[in-house]
Amino acid sequence: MLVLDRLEKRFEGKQVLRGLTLAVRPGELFGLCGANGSGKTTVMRIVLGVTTADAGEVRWNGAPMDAAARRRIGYMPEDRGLYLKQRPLDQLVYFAMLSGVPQEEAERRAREWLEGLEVKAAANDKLEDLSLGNQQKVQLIAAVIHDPELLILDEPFSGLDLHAVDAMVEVLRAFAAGGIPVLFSSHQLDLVERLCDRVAIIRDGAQVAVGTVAELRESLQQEGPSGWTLAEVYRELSR
Ligand SMILES: Nc1ncnc2c1ncn2[C@@H]1O[C@H](COP(=O)(O)OP(=O)(O)OP(=O)(O)O)[C@@H](O)[C@H]1O
Repeated sequence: MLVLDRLEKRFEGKQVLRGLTLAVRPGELFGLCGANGSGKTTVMRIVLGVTTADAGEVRWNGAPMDAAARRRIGYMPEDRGLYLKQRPLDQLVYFAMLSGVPQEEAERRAREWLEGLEVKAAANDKLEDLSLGNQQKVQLIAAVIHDPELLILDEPFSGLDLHAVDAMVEVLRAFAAGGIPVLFSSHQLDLVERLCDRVAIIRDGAQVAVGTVAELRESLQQEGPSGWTLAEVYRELSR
């Protein structure tokens, strides 16, 4: 289980996280929702160890998150991070090997993933020659090729068509079904509602609400919200 315990973060005098606390359980698809600048990426970067919290703690399976545990995380950053000028296969093999997968196995996995996700690319295509959807699939493969124990994805669905969204959803569901906690952020609340077991809504770096979509609806304690979509609940809760 991933636990974020009372995280605080300040950038240049500006308080970005204010005691943010949440837990992502094994096998759970957990959606992080919040307006631009509410702190979602900062939370992920703290879990990854890219930036440090001023206070609070990240725990993984009961112990403080350390470098060894971080190597077992699969991360898809918002700015993606693969090289546009290189061939997808080469990059995937490279990333897998960085995480300790032997070369032959890395090549086998990379080919299998590319085929499985139907990434259409000619042998010498660079990443930039692929459609946006196919590029994003390659980014996803880079995050999962080392068989992570925890998956963290920053806006994995942005810019994707329905077909690519479905492919992405299928992969995330398969990891969750295997007991992996999956934490992702998204502004696409219809997708979050369709996909997530639980959702956290954050505003100004603090948690406003957490639970299943049904629980969030109930928390409004108003007449008639039973048919509300997550988008409607979100609007109400983040006022
Ligand atoms: N390295 C940094 N230096 C200074 N300020 C930063 C830094 N990283 C983030 N911030 C600020 O922290 C706040 C939260 O940013 P963050 O990227 O975590 O939000 P977000 O919820 O992921 O937003 P978005 O939905 O736009 O991706 C913003 O005001 C941002 O400008």
